[in-house]
Amino acid sequence: MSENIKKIESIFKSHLDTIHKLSSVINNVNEVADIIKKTLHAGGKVLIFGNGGSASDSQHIAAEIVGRFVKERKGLPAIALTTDTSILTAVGNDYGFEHIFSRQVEALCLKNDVVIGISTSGNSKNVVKGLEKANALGAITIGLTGGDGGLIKKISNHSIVVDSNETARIQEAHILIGHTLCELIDENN
Ligand SMILES: O=C(CO)[C@@H](O)[C@H](O)[C@H](O)[C@H](O)COP(=O)(O)O
Ligand SMILES: [Zn+2]
Repeated sequence: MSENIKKIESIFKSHLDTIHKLSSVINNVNEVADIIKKTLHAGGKVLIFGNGGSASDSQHIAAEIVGRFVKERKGLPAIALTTDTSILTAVGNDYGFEHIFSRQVEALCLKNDVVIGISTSGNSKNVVKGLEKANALGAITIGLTGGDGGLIKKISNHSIVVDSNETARIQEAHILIGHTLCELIDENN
């Protein structure tokens, strides 16, 4: 067997192992889905953010809430705080990169909103600060993390921690969790 084939098998196996371990977070996913559904029913919105692949995940999940996942339903309010390059560069340039999400939370978050921070390490400063600002404003905070959950697990009202230390595997589990949340949100709207 070539080295590449072995490598591919090992990556696939590590992905499947990570996905299997998600059985330990089923209750957390259910709880978070309920919180998001209640928030949307009550007229609140979802704010969501992260860096790199987690920025993409934020946009992907927001798109599915505003558009639709599978079921035909009305559009629901969700904003990824990772998309406006004018805001990201102005706030990053004037205040510092660690403030790019917290400033937008300050500007957009109401106390009946849900704020989701995605970070595989659980420790990215800009995500931590965004969630801290949301806590200060009285919103419900949710951390979607990996490893030991990091600081984000400690400061969030609710968290879902993927049991892996590999960034890519954690991200793959995050988007499965994101899709699961979207399917549950679809059902009740
Ligand atoms: O997509 C990947 C790796 O798969 C990268 O872009 C990754 O998201 C970036 O390195 C992030 O800055 C990592 O941040 P975090 O997940 O620790 O918060
Ligand atoms: Zn990636």
